[in-house]
Amino acid sequence: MSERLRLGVNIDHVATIRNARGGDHPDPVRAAEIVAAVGGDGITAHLREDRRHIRDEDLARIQAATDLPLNLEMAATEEMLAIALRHKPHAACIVPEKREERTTEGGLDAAGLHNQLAPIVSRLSDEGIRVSLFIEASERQLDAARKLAAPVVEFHTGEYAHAGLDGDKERETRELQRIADMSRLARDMGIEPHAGHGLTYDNVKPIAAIRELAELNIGHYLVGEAVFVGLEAAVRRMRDLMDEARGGTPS
Ligand SMILES: CC(=O)[C@@H](O)[C@H](O)COP(=O)(O)O
Ligand SMILES: NCC(=O)COP(=O)(O)O
Repeated sequence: MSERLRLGVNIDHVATIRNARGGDHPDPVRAAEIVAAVGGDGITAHLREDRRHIRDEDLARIQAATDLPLNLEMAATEEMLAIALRHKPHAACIVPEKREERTTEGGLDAAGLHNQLAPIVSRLSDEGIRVSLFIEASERQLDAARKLAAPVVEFHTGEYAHAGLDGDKERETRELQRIADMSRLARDMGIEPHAGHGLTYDNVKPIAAIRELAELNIGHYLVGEAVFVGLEAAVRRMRDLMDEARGGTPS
């Protein structure tokens, strides 16, 4: 696997800060422009059903402001499907959503929700939108993604990240191994594996070293770091760490 590991930057939490005061500042569109200028490979934006960060009108503004591919994270609902079909992002990543959760706490149950997901995946695919499923790294979920003919899966790295924060080395190693094994299996199935959630400067390298992974989507930590060093520097540092993990491939 020799392809360059792409970095998609999730700009949701720029909008979280904006929305805290109800105005226009800081604008996630400006963040998208900075990501483009600094060599990011894509913009990820999650239009949550409760609109806690990204708003409907942000999507068109982001698409107009940069040529970077937009990865729209969305719940599997008719409302979100209609929005995706209207905006036609490069990719749509279907995520599980619970109204009261603090963040996306786990992967999508693609196996259990097959009948609900199948028409959504096919309508998005018919419009040329690359469908991704945000799943746990398990054989059952990968098999479900294959049955749904999803070309991409994104493995939820939250458990791996939490294990590291808890100082539980054994669990962290086990989670990492699971993501590595399932990335290989995904490639064997002809599915492109991505990963993301809870990734930081401290935990990104072992994930980035998994050569089957094609893309990482990282948001909350980068926006947090941007408060201290600026978004440009934060994205550059994450890019450098990813390149180092791949043996110093130039960015
Ligand atoms: C699906 C995912 O992991 C991200 O979109 C994340 O959900 C964004 O942040 P919040 O979970 O805080 O909305
Ligand atoms: N799909 C995961 C994602 O987009 C970013 O998650 P986080 O880095 O904000 O935790």
